[in-house]
Amino acid sequence: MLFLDKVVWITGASSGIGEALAYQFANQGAKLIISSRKEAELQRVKQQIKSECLIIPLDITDNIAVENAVNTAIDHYGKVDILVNNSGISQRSLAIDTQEIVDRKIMEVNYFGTINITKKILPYMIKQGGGQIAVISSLVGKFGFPLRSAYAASKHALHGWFETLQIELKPENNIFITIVCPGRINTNISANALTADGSLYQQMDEGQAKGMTAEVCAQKIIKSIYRQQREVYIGGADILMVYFKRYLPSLFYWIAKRINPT
Ligand SMILES: NC(=O)c1ccc[n+]([C@@H]2O[C@H](COP(=O)([O-])OP(=O)(O)OC[C@H]3O[C@@H](n4cnc5c(N)ncnc54)[C@H](O)[C@@H]3O)[C@@H](O)[C@H]2O)c1
Repeated sequence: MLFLDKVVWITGASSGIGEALAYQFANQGAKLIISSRKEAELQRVKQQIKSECLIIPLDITDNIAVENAVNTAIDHYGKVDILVNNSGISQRSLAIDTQEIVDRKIMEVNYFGTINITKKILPYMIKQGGGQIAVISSLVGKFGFPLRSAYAASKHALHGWFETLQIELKPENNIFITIVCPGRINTNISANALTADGSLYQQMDEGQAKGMTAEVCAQKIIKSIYRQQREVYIGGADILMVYFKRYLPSLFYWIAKRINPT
């Protein structure tokens, strides 16, 4: 019971990693808030959770909806101990082909939506004397990757923002941030990804299908939050690319140009 009676709010909890996180936090004694745009899917998730679980349907890009959601969460539980910023959309299109509206949409969901909800919950965490914030970035938040230009940019942006926030927060705020960078995880992220014109890609990538299960990924995320790790990489050999980029950039570019991005 690592999170007994902790109030944990997971965005993007209607599928994939967010759904797996909801079950595992509940098993560890947490009281949940689960959000995403898909209320029926959130109901399905809630039915499988035995502990207290509040559904707050939310489009993370809707500023007023985010404000109302934070008020609803605080009215219901009086606090939020842990916010897990998991909502996100991916991309499958070349940078040169991608319409500007698609670049902006991906930034809206992955970056602006995430920082917006975080900024709205922070004053409550400061007032209550502490809290934790996890943000699900990606290994592609550490290096560029083909067909993911806007996605990689949005995840890189999260690192800049959350690292700065962690530095700005005072020790007495007692707020700890964990940035999680998964590699390929077997979820519907590729099917839900946007193509150059904004339509859905609607395909399960081969690489995605061979990825780690959402359940194992969620276990590792939960451990990293419990241990208050600042930045964590989750995956297989793909993690090596982080270190190649840092220490052997020529090798990184050589591999990245030859890698199958789907
Ligand atoms: N699957 C992977 O290989 C992988 C790798 C690295 C990082 N990630 C990240 O993990 C997170 C979860 O992705 P997943 O793999 O579970 O995919 P997924 O498509 O199953 O889940 C994405 C979730 O975000 C929600 N969402 C999308 N747009 C939203 C919006 N505007 N408002 C609110 N919710 C919204 C969806 O409803 C869904 O619940 C994402 O941030 C993704 O970038 C995934």
